[in-house]
Amino acid sequence: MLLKQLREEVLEANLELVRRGLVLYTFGNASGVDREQGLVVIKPSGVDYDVLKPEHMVVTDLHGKIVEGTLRPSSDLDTHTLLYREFEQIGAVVHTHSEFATSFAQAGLPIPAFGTTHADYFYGPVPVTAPLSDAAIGGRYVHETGLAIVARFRGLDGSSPVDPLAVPACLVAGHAPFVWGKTAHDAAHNAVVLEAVARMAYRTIGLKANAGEVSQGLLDRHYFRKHGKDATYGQGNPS
Ligand SMILES: O=C(CO)[C@@H](O)[C@H](O)COP(=O)(O)O
Repeated sequence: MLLKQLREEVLEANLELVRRGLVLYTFGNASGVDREQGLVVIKPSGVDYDVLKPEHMVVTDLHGKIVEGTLRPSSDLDTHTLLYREFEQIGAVVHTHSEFATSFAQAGLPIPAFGTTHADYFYGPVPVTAPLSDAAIGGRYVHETGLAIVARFRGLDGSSPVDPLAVPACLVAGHAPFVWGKTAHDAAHNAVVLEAVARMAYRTIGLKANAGEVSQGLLDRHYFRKHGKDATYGQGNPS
């Protein structure tokens, strides 16, 4: 069986989404990539999480061609593989329909960086794609989720570009969040935090419609204390 450890990590990420209440029934998926072999491991489509085992994971190449597995892969496979091809430093992708992040996506609104909880993980607002039918890339109008995410991060849809390593999540307008990380564990962790900051942002806006975003100084302090080569959080470099 190919990629035994990655299968286990991807299964564990899928199960973590359920444990944390981010996935109802089979709504959602997680995958991981082995960059050396150019292979992706992804959840099969529509299989009850109670019965999922590592051997049920589907292995594909970076263009979605099945290399190993008897079950049909997640219906979001094309989005995962496009993100791996376009964002070369990421190692895993997670998709959920978690309630608060999806509410922002359905409203077509980004999640503002209202406070330090957000700044600990996302270096700026979590962007939302253009409505899918309007997402432009390379001068063409496209309807596909992955292209809309890439268009948003590259600024091809008319918005400011975003660094996918500094903001490891995107809300797909009218759909739901896609989140990524260096490993399957990191991607699931980021999805859990995304849902928490979306819930806080929703309540912040409820308390104060014109709430201001965190200052650039606080954003820098909190983001860089946890990320990058000079991170000091936890048992990292001495501060
Ligand atoms: O976004 C969607 C459907 O809107 C998907 O996330 C499905 O809800 C899960 O699909 P599979 O991964 O089981 O194919």
